[in-house]
Amino acid sequence: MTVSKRKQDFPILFQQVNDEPLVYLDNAASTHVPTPVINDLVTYMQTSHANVHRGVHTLAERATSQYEAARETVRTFIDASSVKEVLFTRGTTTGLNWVARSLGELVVEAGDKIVISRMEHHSNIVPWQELAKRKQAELIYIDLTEDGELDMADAKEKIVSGVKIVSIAHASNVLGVVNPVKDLAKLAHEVGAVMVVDGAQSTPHMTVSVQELDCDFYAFSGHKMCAPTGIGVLYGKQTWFEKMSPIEFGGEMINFVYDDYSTWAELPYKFEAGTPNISGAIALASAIKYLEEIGLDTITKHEQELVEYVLPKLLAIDGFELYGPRDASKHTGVIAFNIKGVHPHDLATALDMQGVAIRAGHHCAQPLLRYLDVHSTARASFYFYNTKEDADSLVESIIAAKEFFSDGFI
Ligand SMILES: Cc1ncc(COP(=O)(O)O)c(CNc2co[nH]c2=O)c1O
Repeated sequence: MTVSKRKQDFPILFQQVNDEPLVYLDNAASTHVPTPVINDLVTYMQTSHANVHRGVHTLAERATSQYEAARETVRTFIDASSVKEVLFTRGTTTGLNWVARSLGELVVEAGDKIVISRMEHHSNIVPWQELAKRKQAELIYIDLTEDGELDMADAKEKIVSGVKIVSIAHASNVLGVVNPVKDLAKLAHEVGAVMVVDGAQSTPHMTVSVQELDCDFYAFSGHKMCAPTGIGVLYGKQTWFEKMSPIEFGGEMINFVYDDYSTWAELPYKFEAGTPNISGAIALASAIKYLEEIGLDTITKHEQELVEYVLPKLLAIDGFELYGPRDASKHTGVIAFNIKGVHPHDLATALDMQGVAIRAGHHCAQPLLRYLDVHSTARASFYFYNTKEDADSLVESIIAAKEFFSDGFI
């Protein structure tokens, strides 16, 4: 089945919005869940649901084996060496917070440095701000080039002795750009620092091998890759997870509880306190299988072709301002832009009136927008189920909105 034929698996996309066919271009915020994944979730809930790990009855055994099979599916998807390195979380934000709290306590001392970049999402900024405050450490930002790419020369100058953690997005949810995290991991390890990767915008769009990247931690979210909200993954090298203390405490994560102290369960359960999101994990595994059936490289190619197709048409619009690279080969299908004289919220509202769903605002990247000297932007973000017709609708609706606002609209 061709990539865009996959759209048939998403009934939600075949609806009218404001009497116009929906054109959904907000995939960097959340993607949609295909029918096969919904069916797998329903089947689990209707045939196998029970609490995991401790029950001895048949349903508990069945739920446990499906939950742990989901973990194995995640392991192979990101090419981790062991399921002990795969934690289920609520999403990227939770994973990055766990690393900042637990690894931060372990490796960061007063006067140390933590390095992030100017293009990070708030979830890969604020946990590090809080760690730096707690530990009297310094938070340092790698600058960007004129094209909105990470400035690797600046990275080499800033990732030096005294840096303990480097945490960078594999791809930006605003600029779309893919960062050379393998090279950054090498720089980090050369100075004895730990490499953390925010994989929220990359994992849905490209093949990821955490072993090839040689990163120490990698976090991502299911809702950005055809799974429901509330489920995500934190990958960590086993050597680090063995050293790190749990962040949440209670059931599931203990071995023995005495009056005054407790002992912890083995990995990965040491970090999974309480009843996990069992159905979410099973749905995430189903989404991974769905994406693997299409092929992540096919998805990357399809999105880059869409960007190559639509960017020249957008850049030809008078007053169109692009933030991020023009080179589609460095893209994960995210286009942040403004139309001179039209507030992005007005633009997004006008596009919604034409059935086109885009995002407007700061995209949880206020430091990036300040760095770009812009208050807010519009953002169109593609996924494999978008088509060239969707891209044409984007262009046509922007032109119509521009005319509407420039014809003396009060
Ligand atoms: C690069 C990046 N990092 C972290 C997150 C946080 O993921 P969460 O924990 O699942 O929320 C997001 C979500 N990005 C967006 C969520 O809504 N609009 C967005 O651009 C993201 O794109």
